[in-house]
Amino acid sequence: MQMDWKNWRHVTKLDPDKHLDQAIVDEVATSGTDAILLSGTLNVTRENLAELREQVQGYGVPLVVEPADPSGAVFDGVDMLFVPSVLNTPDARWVVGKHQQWFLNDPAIPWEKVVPEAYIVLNPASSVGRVTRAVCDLSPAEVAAYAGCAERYFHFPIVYIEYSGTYGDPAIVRAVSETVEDAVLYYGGGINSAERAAEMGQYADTIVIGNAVYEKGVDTLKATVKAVQ
Ligand SMILES: CC(C)=CCC/C(C)=C/CC/C(C)=C/CC/C(C)=C/COP(=O)(O)OP(=O)(O)O
Ligand SMILES: O=P(O)(O)OC[C@@H](O)CO
Ligand SMILES: [Mg+2]
Repeated sequence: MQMDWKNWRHVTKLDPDKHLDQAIVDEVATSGTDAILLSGTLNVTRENLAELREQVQGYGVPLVVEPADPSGAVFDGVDMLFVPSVLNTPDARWVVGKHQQWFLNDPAIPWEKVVPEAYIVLNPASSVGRVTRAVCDLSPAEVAAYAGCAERYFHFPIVYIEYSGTYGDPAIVRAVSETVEDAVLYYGGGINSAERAAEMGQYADTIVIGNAVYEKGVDTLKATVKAVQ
């Protein structure tokens, strides 16, 4: 079942490897965010993913799992799966290798629930940057070329500019927004204020807030929702 995910402006990314009290989860789920992404690079297990899913269920907010590995491709209790392919990595495992293994080993993937994401990872210090050894020192034009290729050649429905853990260069996100037409442009990384949400929300169709929920709290999250809704 694919809901109207293409119209989401604000998505909150919760890490199964980090705990939130139910009272906080309740405020996140009722913050006005358009969807909750259950996602992390390190230490995501079936148990902590199930625990987080239990916490966020029942609010009527769309739930999406974003796996870092085929073992994390768990559909039960969620609406959709957003699956990354990292384009700016020298290691083909993160582009298509893991995906081929997933297809090989899982005979019943509900493809109608799967949305592929063309990830361009631009923070070498993030877990995803380290794990994928992404090539991050790229000019706006070089990043935009990955994005244009993702849309025009590979036909990815989402292009995701990923600065996870640090605030990115608006000039790069603007260059990508001027290149991408039909794919939905996601931006995530270091958004911890209404100002930053508004700035990247000028260029990205959808902004993703993760660390700020844990580091600055739900009032900040709500300010980022108001800035783009
Ligand atoms: C084929 C299937 C089903 C899965 C593989 C999917 C791939 C190739 C994932 C590679 C990119 C990746 C590891 C994504 C995980 C989600 C993500 C980008 C998490 C970002 O959070 P962190 O990088 O952990 O942030 P911190 O550095 O703050 O922990
Ligand atoms: O945690 P932050 O820096 O908000 O980044 C959000 C998301 O892009 C991480 O995958
Ligand atoms: Mg992490």
